[in-house]
Amino acid sequence: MAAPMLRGCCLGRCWALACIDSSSRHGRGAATGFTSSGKRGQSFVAQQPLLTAQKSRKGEHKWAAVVGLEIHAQIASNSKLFSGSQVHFAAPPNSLVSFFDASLPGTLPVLNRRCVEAAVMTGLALNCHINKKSLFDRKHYFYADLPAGYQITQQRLPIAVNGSLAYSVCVGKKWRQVITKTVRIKQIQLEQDSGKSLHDELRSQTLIDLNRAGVGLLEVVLEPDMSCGEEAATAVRELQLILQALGTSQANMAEGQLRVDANISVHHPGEPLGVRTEVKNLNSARFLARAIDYEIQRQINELENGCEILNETRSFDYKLGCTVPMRDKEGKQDYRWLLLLFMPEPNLPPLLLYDTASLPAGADPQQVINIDRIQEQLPELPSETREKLIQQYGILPEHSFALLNEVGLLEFFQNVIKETRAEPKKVTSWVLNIFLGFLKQRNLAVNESPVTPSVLAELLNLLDRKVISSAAAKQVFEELWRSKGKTPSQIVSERKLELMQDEEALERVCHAVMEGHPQVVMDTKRGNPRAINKLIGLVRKVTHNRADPTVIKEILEKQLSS
Ligand SMILES: Nc1ncnc2c1ncn2[C@@H]1O[C@H](COP(=O)(O)OP(=O)(O)OP(=O)(O)O)[C@@H](O)[C@H]1O
Ligand SMILES: [Mg+2]
Ligand SMILES: [Mg+2]
Repeated sequence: MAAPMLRGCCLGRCWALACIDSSSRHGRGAATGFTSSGKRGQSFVAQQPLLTAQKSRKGEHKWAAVVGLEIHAQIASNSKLFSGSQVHFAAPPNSLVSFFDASLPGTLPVLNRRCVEAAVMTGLALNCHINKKSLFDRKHYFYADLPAGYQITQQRLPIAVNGSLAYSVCVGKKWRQVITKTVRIKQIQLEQDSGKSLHDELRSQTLIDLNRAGVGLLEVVLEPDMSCGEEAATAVRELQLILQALGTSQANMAEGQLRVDANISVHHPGEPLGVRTEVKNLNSARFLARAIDYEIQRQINELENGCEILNETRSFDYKLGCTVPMRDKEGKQDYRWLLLLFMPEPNLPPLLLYDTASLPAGADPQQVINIDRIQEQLPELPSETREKLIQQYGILPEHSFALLNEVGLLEFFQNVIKETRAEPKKVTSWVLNIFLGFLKQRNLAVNESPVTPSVLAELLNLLDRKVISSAAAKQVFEELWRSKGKTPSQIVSERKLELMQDEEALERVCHAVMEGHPQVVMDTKRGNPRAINKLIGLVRKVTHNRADPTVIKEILEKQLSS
């Protein structure tokens, strides 16, 4: 059997870290937030401890929720899966369409090597077994944005199977404890994306844009191992980070490069799994979590009211916060015509991959793909990066998550570390609390910040050398934000923020403060622990934050005991 011709293409550059939507981190359990017809709070979902589950009352059934995801990731490639058309987000409609993408008779698919390599790399990173032989199939359905009347996918023998995805959830007091969970990966298949239907409500017409038709997708099918929206959203975020670290997908959910179908069912523990519904096309982690939790509760209420769950596809109405049955082509999941639905793709021979041991002698490296070579090129994965950060800098696990969760933040942090003598923990606290706080307040990305890593490093050096107090450092940081181009040292000298080095002068200030506040001095002498802090605060105020609190304390204690 001959391997299909491979069309070479350069790798897309996409090394940015994911911008993670953390708003569902504190997502509530499936038992809350239900808004449809059923009565609220009558039944209970057997859930992971991280979720707020209501306690079951005597005589009531417990429900277990089951969630399985199908995740579609657009492959980062310059051209489409089977044609040479370019891939660009937001290009003018129908400007990136080849004859093959428009299904003109006589056109044939030519497999894009880059897409195959991306699938193998993703499979290896997700601990999958890579099938050395995989097959392409046609999946038939009729819809205006699918000109061929079928999608080329891998139904019978996909490129990668039996993997796993580990993801971590933060639990406990202040989310300090990190628990790692694993979801099994059933398969990863290569397939084509469809075109887009653009509905023009004004003129009551639907227009078709085929720019997306034929773009390479990786469908990652997860086993039904999860049990709530929070878990699903966290697993998807981890996958997003992995794809971005690999460079196999930009995985930007807002741009539709990562879309999730959530399959949901409920059952009584110990009994067979329930009938699933499928909520299609979720493109935000927050909506994914909300849709799943809503759907779990809807199903429980339906069943408790004596109704049946239909094996149907639904969509999430994010404005109303509920799922509704779909009315279009996806609405019917009635595969009575299963045999007609799929057939082998006659124009694509089996896809054959090799490892170093099985590589035919004298094979043209442009025409074969060596799995071992790809394995060697696997970059560091997010879980490894986090582990390294914890080991290298002694930072807390949740801080390692936070550093990876914002695009460009890890790089920023590492550049600051390179240029400062301040402790890594100090740098972490400044980057995560102060720097990130400023960015969020102003709705800016890391690369839009007027404060560069070198500038922050210089500021932290001033703090480390005790040239300024931490309160003054915060003032300088605010000023840096306003006056781009100024250095921390300039601001410090302009505003006279240097710490007082003249100990005698400081002694005089401490003495004056004590004289002016005899009651506080009395309280301190009687052993009131708060009173000394009050005195320190007063001295700091008088010195406009220019005195080192530790030195003030030493002087005060000396004067109090004399
Ligand atoms: N009882 C169940 N409850 C929840 N999820 C389930 C259940 N049974 C299967 N699943 C999940 O449903 C998904 C099935 O995906 P798969 O791609 O195999 O089939 P499909 O949804 O029928 O096909 P299509 O790709 O056309 O949507 C998997 O993610 C799986 O984990
Ligand atoms: Mg599927
Ligand atoms: Mg499905």
